[in-house]
Amino acid sequence: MSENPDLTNERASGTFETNAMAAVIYGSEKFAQRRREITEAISKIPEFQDSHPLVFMSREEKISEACRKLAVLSNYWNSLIDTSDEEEALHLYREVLGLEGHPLALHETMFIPSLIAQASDEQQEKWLGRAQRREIIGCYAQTEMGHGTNLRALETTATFDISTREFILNSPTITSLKWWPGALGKSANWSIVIANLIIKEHNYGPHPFMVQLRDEKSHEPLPGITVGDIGPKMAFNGADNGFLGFKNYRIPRENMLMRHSKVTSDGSYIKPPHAKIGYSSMVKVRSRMAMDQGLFLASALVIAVRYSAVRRQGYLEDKSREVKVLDYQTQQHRLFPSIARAYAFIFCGFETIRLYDQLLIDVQNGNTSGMADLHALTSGLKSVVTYQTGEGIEQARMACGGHGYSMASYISEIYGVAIGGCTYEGENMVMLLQLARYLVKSIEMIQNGKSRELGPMVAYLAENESEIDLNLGPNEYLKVFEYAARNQTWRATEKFQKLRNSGMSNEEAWNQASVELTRASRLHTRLYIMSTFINHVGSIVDQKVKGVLIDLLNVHVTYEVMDIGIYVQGLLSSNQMDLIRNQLYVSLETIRPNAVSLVDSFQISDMQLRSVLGRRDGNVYENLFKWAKSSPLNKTDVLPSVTQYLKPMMEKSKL
Ligand SMILES: CCCCCCC/C=C/C(=O)SCCNC(=O)CCNC(=O)[C@H](O)C(C)(C)COP(=O)(O)OP(=O)(O)OC[C@H]1O[C@@H](n2cnc3c(N)ncnc32)[C@H](O)[C@@H]1OP(=O)(O)O
Ligand SMILES: Cc1cc2nc3c(=O)[nH]c(=O)nc-3n(C[C@H](O)[C@H](O)[C@H](O)COP(=O)(O)OP(=O)(O)OC[C@H]3O[C@@H](n4cnc5c(N)ncnc54)[C@H](O)[C@@H]3O)c2cc1C
Repeated sequence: MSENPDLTNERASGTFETNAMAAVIYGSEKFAQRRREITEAISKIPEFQDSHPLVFMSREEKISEACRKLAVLSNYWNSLIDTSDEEEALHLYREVLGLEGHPLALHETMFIPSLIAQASDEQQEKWLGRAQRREIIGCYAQTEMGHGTNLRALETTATFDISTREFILNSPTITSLKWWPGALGKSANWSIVIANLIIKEHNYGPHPFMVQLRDEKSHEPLPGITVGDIGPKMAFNGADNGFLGFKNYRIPRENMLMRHSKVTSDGSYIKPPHAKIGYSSMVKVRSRMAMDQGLFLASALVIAVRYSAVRRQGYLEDKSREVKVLDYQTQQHRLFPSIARAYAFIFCGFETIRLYDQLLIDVQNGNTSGMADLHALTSGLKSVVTYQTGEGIEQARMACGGHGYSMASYISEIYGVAIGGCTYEGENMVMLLQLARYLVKSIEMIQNGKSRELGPMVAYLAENESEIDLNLGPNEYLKVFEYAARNQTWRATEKFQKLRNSGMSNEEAWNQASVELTRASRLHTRLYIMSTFINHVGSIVDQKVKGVLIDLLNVHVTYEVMDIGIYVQGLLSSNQMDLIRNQLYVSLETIRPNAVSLVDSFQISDMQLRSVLGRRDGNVYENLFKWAKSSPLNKTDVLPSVTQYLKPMMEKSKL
């Protein structure tokens, strides 16, 4: 079937090459090209197609379907991708497995990275190759039923038995059961388990251990291990998140991951070079989250923007034909700032992935000085990005009207998976407060005359307010944001200090200032996102692409400043606010002809999108009907439940 002419016209009105834009989005022409090649190669392998739409499947069917595809995938790894390239591998996973989870999700994102960051060279020799060849399937078991946030209260113990040189793992209470780890329930046969290290009755706190859970031949749980699936979730039901308990389960001393902390055979403990080095697997995932969430948001926007260009409803001036809903200003205001955010998140994502890779090298060389900075940055970023992604996806759903609520849009599944990110890898409020600790410390440095020692990301906290030029451009908007973040960070810190100085305990003063502190963290993070966006656009060479991204940047900066209006009342007059508001409306109009091309540039295939509304060819209505007809409920005209219950009920009513 040919392309819907409404989409053809939209694509013709684009002022740039989508391949050139994809090269900017994905960091290089080479990677953008590789993505296309991988997608093309996959489309020619019929076994990678869903056997029927995932949305009509039960959980068991979804998990089985994911396993079937993983088995097929194992025949193609080396021919489809450069297996040493993490981004290629993740693209392959997204294309083939989609976003509902699968048994290798944690293997790639946490199990292997934990081995790389935490295992000694000898341990890597023993396990890393096996993991990378997928001879074993691993997961990351940290969270317990009773504690996820407060790691110091985890209850699982690993007690060193000097006589046998083994650790004995135990789950002493119900609340100490590991609860939530992805792929633990039914798939993984090994796990990195975080347990309190106990030597001679001294608790050294949480440490990582390599633990075999299931027999490698029979896949049965090993004696001393209780393991299973935690049941259905809001989304992500292709994954078997699990529970795990230990009863006097023994592992060799060599199974404690010992790149940094060590226990010698006589039971001596050797401290790591940094107290939080064991938390690196979480920092790794957090450093990927701006990218991953940017892609979730992008997926929802591809669907909503394409659909809005083929959906016609109501009239503007021309009464002879209904208008595309994308032409309504409200629809543009709903969608375009999110397009800008998706671009901004992906740009930030590449930056934080690079920072993590650098930190990993530094730490392996004994330099842990960058850990606090990256922890603070990624804590704030994961929180802001997941929240705004959730908001943006929900707006995209509403922008699709009634059909957005149907699973045919697939937006609800994207939403359900994406907002899991507000919780996993540290609940958002908690992580905002981690960043706040760093911001408060920065203010204290300024108060103590140490402004010069501030890192580049917080140097603005020591600057004085400047007047804002009425001729507002991106760099002036950045100053507006700096003003807001600086002001809020000072106010929140001063509130905390005042409470503490009044005699309150440190903890209570912190608690009573915490809402203000989280506000400071959000503003600081949004400032970082904006500044990364501005710098990125500044570095683009292709002038057509750059021109459009400047337009998109204008949408971003004006929308963001309007959104934080309450924090800049002391800086901007109401005239200036009106000016910015009007600039935003002009920017929406400017970006309108490029809207479809901007979302096309994410180059997310129909196979990955799984959305009837978001089809690249725009042939929505005929496929919506086809999709509904394929619903299992439509296999028969009269359901057994009608025969069994409704008919007798109606018959009875007739008497
Ligand atoms: C596409 C779908 C894929 C789905 C995949 C989903 C996978 C999900 C996996 C998971 O969720 S795994 C489990 C993740 N769990 C968490 O993230 C737990 C969150 N909690 C924590 O990270 C910590 O407990 C805490 C909140 C950071 C607090 O830790 P702790 O009590 O030990 O420390 P504090 O006293 O609060 O702080 C002390 C000090 O340490 C600094 N710090 C904390 N973490 C780090 C770190 N990672 N790196 C460097 N420094 C760190 C912290 O800033 C404090 O510094 P000072 O202020 O004292 O200088
Ligand atoms: C989809 C998904 C996948 C997951 N995968 C894994 C996995 O593979 N491995 C794994 O180990 N775990 C996993 N988890 C668990 C996840 O990491 C935890 O649920 C998460 O860290 C939050 O911890 P919690 O559940 O204890 O929340 P809680 O800490 O109980 O949060 C409840 C509320 O208390 C508030 N709160 C808690 N502490 C504070 C504080 N100090 N200050 C202010 N407010 C506070 C929170 O803000 C929140 O509002 C997964 C979770 C999900 C949803």
